[in-house]
Amino acid sequence: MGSDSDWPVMEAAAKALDEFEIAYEVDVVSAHRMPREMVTYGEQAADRGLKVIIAGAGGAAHLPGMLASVTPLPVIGVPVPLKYLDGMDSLLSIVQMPAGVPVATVSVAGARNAGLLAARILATHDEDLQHKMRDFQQDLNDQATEKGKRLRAKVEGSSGFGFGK
Ligand SMILES: Nc1c(C(=O)O)ncn1[C@@H]1O[C@H](COP(=O)(O)O)[C@@H](O)[C@H]1O
Repeated sequence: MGSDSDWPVMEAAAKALDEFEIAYEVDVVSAHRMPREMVTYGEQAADRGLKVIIAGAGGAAHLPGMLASVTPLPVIGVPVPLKYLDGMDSLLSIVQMPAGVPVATVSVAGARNAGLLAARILATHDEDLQHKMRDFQQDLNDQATEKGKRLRAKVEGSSGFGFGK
């Protein structure tokens, strides 16, 4: 991430990776404030064995795109909302990449989805992980079904009126 101040948002990506027991590292690598280190980090990432980079930054968020320009790895960008502009600035900075340099951009503050997307990318070459992802998706499905059931019971219970009555 561009700063340790991004951690409260980015922590959700780490938690998602924890849930899938995926090893990760966390670091501050700012394109603006430490450009040489950022280039070195990006250039060495694949050789160090990293498979996916999740890059979160706020404001003029150039970090994800700059990393994508120096690594062959997939880069997932997380727009971090700051005090002004509600993250629109970081969203647009990250999402509008020139052709040839892709960054998979998630929603503003969408760090959890960034972690889940990284898990899916890794799962393409890992059957166990793909299995876990299917279980996770089934859980989501069950939870949503349960919510619908509860809501129907509540509304139909209070109005005494519903289809099939
Ligand atoms: N967008 C970038 C980059 C970059 O893109 O290289 N480096 C830092 N930042 C962002 O500046 C914001 C404020 O940082 P501070 O809280 O350290 O002042 C953070 O959201 C960070 O990601």
